[in-house]
Amino acid sequence: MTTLELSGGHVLRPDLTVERADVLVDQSAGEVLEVGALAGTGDEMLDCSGSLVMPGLVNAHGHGAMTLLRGYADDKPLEAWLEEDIWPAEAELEAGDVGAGTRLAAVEMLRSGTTAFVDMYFQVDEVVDAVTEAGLRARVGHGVVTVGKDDEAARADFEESLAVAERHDGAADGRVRTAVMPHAPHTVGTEFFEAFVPRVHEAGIPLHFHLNETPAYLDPIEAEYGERPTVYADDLGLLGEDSWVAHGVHVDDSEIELLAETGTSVVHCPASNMKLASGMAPVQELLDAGVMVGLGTDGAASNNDLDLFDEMRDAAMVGKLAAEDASAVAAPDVVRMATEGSAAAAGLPVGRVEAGGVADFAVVDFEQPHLTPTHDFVSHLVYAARGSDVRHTICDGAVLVRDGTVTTLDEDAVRESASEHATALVDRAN
Ligand SMILES: N[C@@H](CCSC[C@H]1O[C@@H](n2cnc3c(=O)[nH]cnc32)[C@H](O)[C@@H]1O)C(=O)O
Ligand SMILES: [Zn+2]
Repeated sequence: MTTLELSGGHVLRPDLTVERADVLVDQSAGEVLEVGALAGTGDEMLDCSGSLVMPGLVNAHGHGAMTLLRGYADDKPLEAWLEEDIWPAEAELEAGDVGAGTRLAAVEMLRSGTTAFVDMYFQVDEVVDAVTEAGLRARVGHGVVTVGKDDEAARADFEESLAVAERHDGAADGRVRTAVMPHAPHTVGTEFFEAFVPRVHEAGIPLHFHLNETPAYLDPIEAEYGERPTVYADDLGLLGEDSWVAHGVHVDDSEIELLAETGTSVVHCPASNMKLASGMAPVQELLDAGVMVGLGTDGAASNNDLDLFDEMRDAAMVGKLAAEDASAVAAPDVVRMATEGSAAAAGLPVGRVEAGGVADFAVVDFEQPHLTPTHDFVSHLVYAARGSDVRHTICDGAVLVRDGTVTTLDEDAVRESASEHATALVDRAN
């Protein structure tokens, strides 16, 4: 057994209190052995003085390789943005592009303290390779869209999602888990849900999809079935403890109730919702109803970064606006969303720094002008800290960022390759 000691820092405990403590990790098991006063007992030492050791952040909804389309099409609502810009560009995506874009996403997430993420995209073999190389943890899936496809192509897309989920679950020493990811209730035909969802359940695979992101998600389902999309999704077997949805912006009281009853988690993506003017999710109402709420960036083309510190601040701000109440979506609730909430939504065993827990951490440097004085660590994490304050990132007991530098991937090479792939992709699309 090789041990790693995170020494000299403060630690954010699961009850969100902060204490002066060291953390001892069994690197081979990727597990925390002890949190307390250790004084140099680790085989390897990582200096955390002046810093806070917190659970690694969990990005519970996104499309990693969309980093290639960052800044490609801005200032448009979701439907026009997808149909006029994003989908035509994605039609030209090749496997190598997805690998390059996901590596860039990995570097960006690691540098800003994210240790686990959820990815809904294409060419998932490439995504898995990038995750494996980066040392990250992820729940990945192939996104299914059947609108605009003939029956054969639609079925093939759903088959691919199932095959990918079965093929990759448990990869990278168990750091990679999978899900089947139909894009949304209105972009996948009813007959395909009916044919495939029972098979997904039989195989014991979780489900993840976009729900009620904009009013355009509601209209076609209300027109055809006379019910809200959440009810329609429940009829199709899409809700439950093993399901989590992204957005949940336009959900009425009965839908919130149904999400709570079925144990379906909601991943809030405030930056994407603001940028595309999709609306304000009723986050405080979801929390009050007992819905598990996580946090996600969505893709880098609708955010436009993958920094969960930004996302935490946005969640607090927009949550207050939505509730018209400054006490709504308070800092501790937001920190929980970005850690345990996201982890529970995505079914990953992370989100707490404790003995016996998984060794995934972000170490945040508090010796910064904008983090001075420190009346309250949790307040700073939400309202004042930035991803660039992350000093070290540790996943599964391995130090993936040390003093701001990624140890597993060559950052310059990753940036260069992503730029080349992005330029060639956009050339092909235009
Ligand atoms: N196999 C599918 C791929 C779906 S991947 C998931 C999709 O979600 C898209 N996407 C990204 N951000 C959002 C969002 O905010 N709402 C809805 N879709 C999004 C993304 O561009 C990608 O096309 C196909 O044949 O089209
Ligand atoms: Zn999305």
